[in-house]
Amino acid sequence: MQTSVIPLKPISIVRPRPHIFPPKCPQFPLQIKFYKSRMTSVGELIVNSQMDSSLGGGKEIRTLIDYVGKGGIDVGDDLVVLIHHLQYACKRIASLVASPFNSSIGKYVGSSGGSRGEGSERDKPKPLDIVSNEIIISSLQNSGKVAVVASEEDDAPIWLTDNGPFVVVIDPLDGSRNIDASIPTGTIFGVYNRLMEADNLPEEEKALLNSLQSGIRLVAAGYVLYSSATIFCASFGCGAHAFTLDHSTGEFVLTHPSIRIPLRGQIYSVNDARYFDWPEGLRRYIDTVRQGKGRYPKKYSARYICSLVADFHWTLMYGGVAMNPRDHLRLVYEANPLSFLAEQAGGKGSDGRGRILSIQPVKLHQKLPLFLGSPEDIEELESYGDVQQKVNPGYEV
Ligand SMILES: O=P(O)(O)OC[C@H]1O[C@](O)(COP(=O)(O)O)[C@@H](O)[C@@H]1O
Repeated sequence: MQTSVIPLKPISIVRPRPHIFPPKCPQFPLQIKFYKSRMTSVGELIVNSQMDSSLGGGKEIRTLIDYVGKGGIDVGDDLVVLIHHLQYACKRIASLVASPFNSSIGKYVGSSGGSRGEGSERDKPKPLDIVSNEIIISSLQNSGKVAVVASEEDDAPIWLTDNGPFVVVIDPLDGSRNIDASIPTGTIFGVYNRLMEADNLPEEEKALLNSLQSGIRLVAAGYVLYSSATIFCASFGCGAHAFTLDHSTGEFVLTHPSIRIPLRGQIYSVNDARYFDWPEGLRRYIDTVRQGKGRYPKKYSARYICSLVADFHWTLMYGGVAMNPRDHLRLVYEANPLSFLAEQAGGKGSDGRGRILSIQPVKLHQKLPLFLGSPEDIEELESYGDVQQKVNPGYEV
């Protein structure tokens, strides 16, 4: 992969901005109407929407679009349009990854296409990565709301339209090398405001500058998990909420309002075949918690799917730590969006030393160690000091 590095001038345009957006956050549960279901007989699922009597009157939030719209947190028409197009693209990807014909896509795309050409065979994009990237970029372009999109699959950010108010960073299909085994995969995204102060710079320069905003400036971020259910989990600065695709209506319906990650979990998620490449601190941490000798006196269990969105989703639901201690995952379109979401759910995103969202990116495809999870687990892990894996030989599988 070529790296896109444009020397960044010391500029005043990257002003700190409050990361809570929009400023008014309704408390959940407030006026949520979410689906409750009952199975009446094998194969027959009746879905009723029932108003929780404690919620009082008011508008009903049932779907992702209800939530972001005027009856929900009202993120503004421009962002609603963007999200509408993004969710459409993700539904298309969901049906692609589940399609019996997805293995034939390689014939049309070419098995070595795409532009992250550097690195080992395992790092090369798969046909579905390329198709997913095209689906997302064309949807974002059609929205008319995106000035620039920076994707894992492209060497440099793509300038779409001058007056698009937003910048999108995206990993279109993470975990795609698991596809042939039908293991869960996911899309990760982050949305920033366009830096209007950079409008007069040359296109290539302003595209990169807009894409290299630090995570504290995110206005929205999330992931879409393609698994037994397709789940759109997102935050617009008002907590983290998950919406599950209802195939009967084609809508993402609110199923997990106001997700709170447990303060502490009992699970770690890591590729521990790398144990002998780990630094001393990380080995001690893992050895300690799996023997039940850490601050939480219970023996931890391990879970590792090797698909970032799935490993993170699991951790968000049950607590603990999901980690990749080597320089492998990308700051801009993987670590930042997931850290934003972790924080919005009461968790933490760390590089092993400090907060991910405070890091100023300097390269589009910048890699770093990533630790996401319950606040008490991340604090305990960081206390071991030496947890970043510096030995990174590259691995074949
Ligand atoms: O080989 P490792 O270090 O376990 O890395 C696994 C991670 O790599 C990923 O497959 C992402 O890699 P790519 O961004 O190169 O596709 C994640 O989904 C997963 O968490």
